Amino acid sequence: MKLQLALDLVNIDGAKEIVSEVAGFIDIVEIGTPIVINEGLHAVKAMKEAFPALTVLADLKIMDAGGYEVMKAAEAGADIVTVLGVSDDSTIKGAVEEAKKSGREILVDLINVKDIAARAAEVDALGVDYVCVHSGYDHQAEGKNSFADLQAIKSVVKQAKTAIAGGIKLNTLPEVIAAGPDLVIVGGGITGESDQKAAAAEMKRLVSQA
Ligand SMILES: O=C(CO)[C@H](O)[C@H](O)COP(=O)(O)O
Repeated sequence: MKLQLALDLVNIDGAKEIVSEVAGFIDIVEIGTPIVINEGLHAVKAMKEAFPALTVLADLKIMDAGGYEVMKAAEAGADIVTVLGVSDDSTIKGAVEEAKKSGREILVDLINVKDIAARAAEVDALGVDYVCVHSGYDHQAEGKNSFADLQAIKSVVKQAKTAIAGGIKLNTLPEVIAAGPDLVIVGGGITGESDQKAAAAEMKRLVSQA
């Protein structure tokens, strides 16, 4: 089981500062959607240049023009790019095709998908690398999480790795781990802690045992 740090509410320098503290405890660093909106794909490039050994995920949440947008993210140095599960199959196919050309990976984010199990099975069959259940900030504000969704997709996803994101904290991590995802994505559960290094280290310890 791997740990991904999601960086959302910082600029490029802030992102690099956090990663320099916790790089030893994470497998993947995510340049979150808000950073890409504020700073563009330069943020992905800057992170990859600063930490070439780390796997960098660009959370573009692609909804259209999958091939083109994955190509631009790959040019910036992204190893993994996100595409929305609510997008058309042709968008996901285009993204997968483009990613394969340069050895990159596609994570499909099922945020706001209504029939989670059905869509998970469909995108799995399209050859994506990760299928991710996700309660975004707006759902988290309503007290929702994706723990049940993770269990729902685990039985239908056959070839891709499974992932979960959205409001995961140290106290909820054991419940997440018990559901057996391949990848746990944590943002505020690390960045919002006063001792980010200690939080990342403890999370890494727990996911590594699974
Ligand atoms: O993609 C996101 C929001 O759309 C976040 O990166 C994801 O939810 C992880 O962050 P957190 O653990 O703070 O919820």
